[in-house]
Amino acid sequence: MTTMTTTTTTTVLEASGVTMRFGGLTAVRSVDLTVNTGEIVGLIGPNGAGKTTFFNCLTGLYVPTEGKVSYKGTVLPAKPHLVTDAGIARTFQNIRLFANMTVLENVLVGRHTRTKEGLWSALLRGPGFKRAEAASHARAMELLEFIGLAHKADHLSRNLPYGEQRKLEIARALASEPGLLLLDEPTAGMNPQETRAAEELVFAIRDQGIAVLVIEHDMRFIFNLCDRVAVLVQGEKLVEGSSEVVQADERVVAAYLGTPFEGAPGAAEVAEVEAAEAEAEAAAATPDDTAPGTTGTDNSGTSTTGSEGKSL
Ligand SMILES: Nc1ncnc2c1ncn2[C@@H]1O[C@H](COP(=O)(O)OP(=O)(O)OP(=O)(O)O)[C@@H](O)[C@H]1O
Repeated sequence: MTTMTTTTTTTVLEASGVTMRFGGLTAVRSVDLTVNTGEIVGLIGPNGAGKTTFFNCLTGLYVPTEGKVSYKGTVLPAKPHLVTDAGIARTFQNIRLFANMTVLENVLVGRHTRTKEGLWSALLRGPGFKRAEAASHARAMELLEFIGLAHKADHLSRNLPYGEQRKLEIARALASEPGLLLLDEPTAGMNPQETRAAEELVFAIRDQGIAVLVIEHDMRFIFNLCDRVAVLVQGEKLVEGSSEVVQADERVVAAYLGTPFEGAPGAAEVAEVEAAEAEAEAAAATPDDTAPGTTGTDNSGTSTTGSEGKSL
């Protein structure tokens, strides 16, 4: 008998038309992005392109000026704890561990969204609470095994080497049992061996059925890892496609090198400003003979007319 397995792809994350303005600055402009089950998607772009701002819009830290974010078909409220409850977990660019807590305690903190025991149960330490506590402990240890830090469960997190602190952050995020994990520069500050191990870890996370969206500046890491890569430039999505497609796109290289190219995001605005500046310079350099009667002062302090440029 032959068995047939079918894999259904579902959309885990759908961001549509996400725009974020800070006063006059548009940090993210009308960005659409989807992440499907079983996918690792990369988000790259030069410094200041809007990647972290976009992440913050996805996780409820920022309320997007426009656009919406859905997780498994449900529009998310812009509240971080509700986003975590829904099933999205994240790590931050700057490590945010509880330095004076143990490795295990840090992971246990990440489990609080999945612990249903209430305050009284916790205070009275009844059987329900004890059962929940034991289950949380077991799950946290399982996650520490998964990332290879079980043997350091009782170490203070501040005493871990940098690469292990980054891994611990990932374990803490996984403790909320997410369906989507957002990683913001997971290899920042890692040596090449640690980066390689981080790559393996992200593949293993994906193999556990968790979709991953990752921001990273290390291009080798991104292109090895991702099924799809989206490129943000000046807040706009410039290209999206496989690693091969993105690497072959000359506009991506140009954006990283800061070389202007036709149709570049923000290019119209830059061209407008440059044209206005050129016009102003030309106007300043040319004596204005169209405005008779206007007066000015030359370098010698002599009053002049605009039309003739002669002394009165
Ligand atoms: N809270 C804020 N208030 C005002 N401007 C902000 C705020 N957060 C980000 N910005 C601006 O938005 C733009 C995008 O910043 P963002 O940090 O999202 O870029 P990035 O692509 O993550 O950069 P990097 O790769 O350097 O981390 C920048 O011009 C930044 O100065």
